[in-house]
Amino acid sequence: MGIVCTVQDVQQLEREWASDHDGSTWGLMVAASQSFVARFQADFAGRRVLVVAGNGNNGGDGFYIAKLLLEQDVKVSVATPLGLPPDNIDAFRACQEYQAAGGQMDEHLESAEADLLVDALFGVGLNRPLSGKALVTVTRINRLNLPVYAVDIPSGLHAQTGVCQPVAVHACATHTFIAYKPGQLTAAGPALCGELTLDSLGIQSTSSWRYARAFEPCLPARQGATHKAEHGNLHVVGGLKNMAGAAIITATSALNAGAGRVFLHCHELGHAAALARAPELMTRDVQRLLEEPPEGTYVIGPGMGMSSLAMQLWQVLLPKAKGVMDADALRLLAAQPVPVSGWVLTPHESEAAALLGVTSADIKADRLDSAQELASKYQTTVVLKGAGTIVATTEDIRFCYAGAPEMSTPGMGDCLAGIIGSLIAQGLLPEQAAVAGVNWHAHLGAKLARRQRIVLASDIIPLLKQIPDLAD
Ligand SMILES: NC(=O)C1=CN([C@@H]2O[C@H](COP(=O)(O)OP(=O)(O)OC[C@H]3O[C@@H](n4cnc5c(N)ncnc54)[C@H](OP(=O)(O)O)[C@@H]3O)[C@@H](O)[C@H]2O)[C@@H](O)CC1
Ligand SMILES: Nc1ncnc2c1ncn2[C@@H]1O[C@H](COP(=O)(O)OP(=O)(O)O)[C@@H](O)[C@H]1O
Ligand SMILES: [K+]
Repeated sequence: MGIVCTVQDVQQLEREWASDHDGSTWGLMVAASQSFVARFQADFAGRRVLVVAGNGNNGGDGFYIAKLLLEQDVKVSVATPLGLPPDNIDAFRACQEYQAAGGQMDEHLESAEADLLVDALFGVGLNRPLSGKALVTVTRINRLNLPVYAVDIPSGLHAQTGVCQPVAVHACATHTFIAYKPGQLTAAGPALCGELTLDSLGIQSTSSWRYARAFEPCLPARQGATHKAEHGNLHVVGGLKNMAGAAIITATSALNAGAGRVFLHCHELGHAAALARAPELMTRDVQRLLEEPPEGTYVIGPGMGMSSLAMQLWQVLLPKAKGVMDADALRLLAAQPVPVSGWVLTPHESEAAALLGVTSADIKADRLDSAQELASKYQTTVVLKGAGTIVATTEDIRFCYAGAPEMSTPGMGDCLAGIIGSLIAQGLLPEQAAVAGVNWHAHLGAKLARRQRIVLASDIIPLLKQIPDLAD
């Protein structure tokens, strides 16, 4: 599990480090550069490396990396399209040391013949949208079509929000320092960072936010003299008129994810289709739920619509049950916002916008802040779906380690809701179930995306029965 810090916290940690080291961060720049070179030693050996250095301390890392590569007889050149660093920052010394070691520099990127590029243009100091030379340089780096290794963060990516400013370098790998930054893990971050690694440089942070770099299964197992009754009852409520599919996906996902019994409370038109798909399901007339909802965990919302029946179901279940609220149940909640502690909310960006009374563009502009606001407003666990899914509680943040654009298909969210509901039914706490469910779903989706153009929920559902293959 890697630690994630806000950019402000990382900068504060740097200042604290400096105050313990004669007021200087030079030692950190040296350590960061050494770590970067060690990380990509095998990739750089025998290749011609072009370092693109900005005029801040990210550029300073770039100069020092270039110096270290020169010392290892790697063919290296440095491009300085934004000019040289001022003499009051560490980058100035790094630039001088590179030149003293015989290093060459050129303002123009295109002059150098290179096999790969080190992006040291901007790091966490990017503080406004790119324009002029900076904008042109990022666009040129991408047009060169070379493998790009980013120092700390791809230049142009906002380290806190993961939003491009308005363009960003597309890296094949990023090596970051001190802690992961939120912008690497959500929105455009995961796609632009490529393979992301961290070196804390020996600095300890007290942040409780976490990012798992691999799937860490904590899935309930069947063991010993057990019975299905010990693995929970899961009730899926949705699939009202003409929308059975969504609820069937949720119910079959929950069944394959291991819930002891799965009841599907949907319109009777959906019963035959559900049983044809999975005869292990138990179908129920949804109207009967209004009388006395049975005990168990609920997933409410997939294909439920916004009819008066949907509204009645939501109102009956809200105070009596616990579980997952997805899709239309979130729209109903948005219309009558109340704290719903004990329910996991699984909005995509448009549902999140409705829940906060803002626009989808507002959510996209700051997914982390939106997830935190949702958790605080509704006093519960929130899964903000989409590229770089975030699980937020009132205290903590977890970032999803996988996922793929090929998963942006209809029904994929219904599948996730079923998985999380199933894990809660089997005894996981809501937050644990949300984190495990999100990572499991994304792990399987990403695995399939390596050989499929499109990944459907129906492709993921059968894999839920298998023991997760961690080598994938
Ligand atoms: N300090 C440390 O302890 C350590 C730091 N380390 C490294 O330093 C990096 C942070 O360095 P940093 O803070 O100097 O910021 P950086 O990312 O180089 O950019 C700042 C420069 O860009 C400029 N600028 C900003 N936005 C702009 C825009 N849109 N368009 C154009 N210009 C823009 C801004 O100019 P100004 O705002 O002053 O006009 C300033 O000149 C960090 O990511 C890591 O790699 C490591 O060595 C570990 C120890
Ligand atoms: N670009 C992407 N990268 C990673 N995961 C994605 C991406 N697009 C969609 N997903 C995942 O696919 C699922 C889609 O959910 P949702 O939008 O609710 O679909 P639906 O409403 O059709 O069921 C979510 O879990 C989401 O995180
Ligand atoms: K960079």
